[in-house]
Amino acid sequence: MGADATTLHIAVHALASSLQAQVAAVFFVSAACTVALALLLALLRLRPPWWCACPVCEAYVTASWAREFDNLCDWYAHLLRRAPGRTVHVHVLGNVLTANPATVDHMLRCRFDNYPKGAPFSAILADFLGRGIFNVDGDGWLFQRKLAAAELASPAIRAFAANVVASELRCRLIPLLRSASSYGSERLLDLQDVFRRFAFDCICKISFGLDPGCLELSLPISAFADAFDTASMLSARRATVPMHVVWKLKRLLNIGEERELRDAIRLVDALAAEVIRQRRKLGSAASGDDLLSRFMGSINDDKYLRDIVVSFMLAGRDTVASGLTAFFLLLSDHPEVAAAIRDEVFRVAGGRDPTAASFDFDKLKDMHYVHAALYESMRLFPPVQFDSKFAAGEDTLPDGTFVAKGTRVTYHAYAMGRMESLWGPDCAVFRPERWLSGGRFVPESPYRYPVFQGGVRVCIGKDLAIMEMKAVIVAVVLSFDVEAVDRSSRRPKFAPGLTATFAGGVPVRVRRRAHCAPS
Ligand code: HEM
Repeated sequence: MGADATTLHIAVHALASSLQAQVAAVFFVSAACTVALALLLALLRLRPPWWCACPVCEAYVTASWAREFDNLCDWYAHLLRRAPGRTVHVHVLGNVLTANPATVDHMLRCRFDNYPKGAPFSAILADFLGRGIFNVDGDGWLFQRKLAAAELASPAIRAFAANVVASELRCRLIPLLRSASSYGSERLLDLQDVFRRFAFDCICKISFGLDPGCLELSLPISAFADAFDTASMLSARRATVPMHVVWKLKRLLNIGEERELRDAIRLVDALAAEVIRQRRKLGSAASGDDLLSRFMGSINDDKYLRDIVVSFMLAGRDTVASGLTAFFLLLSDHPEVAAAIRDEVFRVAGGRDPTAASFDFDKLKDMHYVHAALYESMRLFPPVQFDSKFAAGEDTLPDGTFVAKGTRVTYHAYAMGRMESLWGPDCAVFRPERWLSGGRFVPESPYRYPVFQGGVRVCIGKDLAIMEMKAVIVAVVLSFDVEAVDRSSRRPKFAPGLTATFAGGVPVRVRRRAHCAPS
């Protein structure tokens, strides 16, 4: 090693050591301050302002709820069922949870202006989502909402999305299931993983016009999908850290998960920037019906374009995968529902083969039973289990609960789907017929069933999501029997994240049906 290189090596080493020393010092000082504060408060027999000894807060802080319940959402559902106004205040979290339709209507529609997403939520997702629709309030949100709602309602985008889903089904999902079934009963598939890959391919093509090919038979996972997963998982994990200053400090020092998050976001950014650059270079020759091409007509700022499209990918990927996974998990225990689906599909298809490439996606609209079965499964397993807003000013909820400025208010779709007071004594039973009247699907109020939210910020991808999920259900149920093999998946455990994910996946055995005919 030459003299210059040695000097450089020593300098780099010294710099690294000094950085490590600084990191250690910051942690030491913050730990010492916390201990000193706790001791001081104990000496003065004072409680910190966030402390609360009520039974709910105590059970939360000591995690004693976990002795009786598999998931936090199950415990919340239990508490909300028993609460007189169907509203519970978890003081230590500064969070008011509700399962009361009148309160949901109040926050999402009547007093929408008082319940924005708020700064605490935006801060958590800002690095990943930037100024995308999902993460902003006010004029920035309204501009994107108008633009996106118009695009998603346009016949061109709808037809494009239907083609994307049809081709992903025909060329990838069905061949993959066929291949899994041909190995006999030994070969298990993680259905959740398969649907995550399927939904990622679809939403990438719809949003960017880009095919990541996650569902190819060899099952490679693209670097982009991997980075996207890491970025959304680590962003969601920020919300689970009790003191936000912890992740903020880690981000400042670029260490641990925050460093991983930064690297993942860099990769997503690089790919998005490259796609946008290529598209700009090719000009009108490259414009298609994907969302990016459509938005490019109205927006010149490339970073803003990236934020908008990435928000769409986040909104439309895991939600669809989660909805489909839960659907087939329930169907595995309900062969009578699968049989009723087959009957309806053949009736609506009028004798034509519904699995054929030429199958008309418009026919999906006439499949009321399939629609009802999908809504019923999302009642029990909503892909977005809960959603929070932050009160801009003080307020009183319809059930009389006082809400101080800055309080987090959360509607709990998972708990609401399991309330006897809302769905009757058989609320725990998977029964698609509850959504039908005279054979037709009858929708519920979105404030009683806020699976797609409701009010001013209701999901704008709802129709697209339903088309995609119904198309998968029809194609898979006609050609295969899907059996969930793990008995414990009947009492699933959820992994923490922005959307409901089954911890450990959902292993299934797939059998090809002898012929695609009604049962
Ligand atoms: C089963 C599938 C889906 C479910 C259950 C679902 C549910 C939701 C929920 C609960 C929200 C409100 C989130 C919040 O404000 O924090 C939302 C918003 C949104 N969803 Fe969906 N979604 C689904 C699929 C999709 C798809 C496929 C797309 C896009 C193609 C999409 C695009 C959006 C967008 C852009 C928003 C933000 C709307 C706004 O803030 O004005 N969603 N969705």
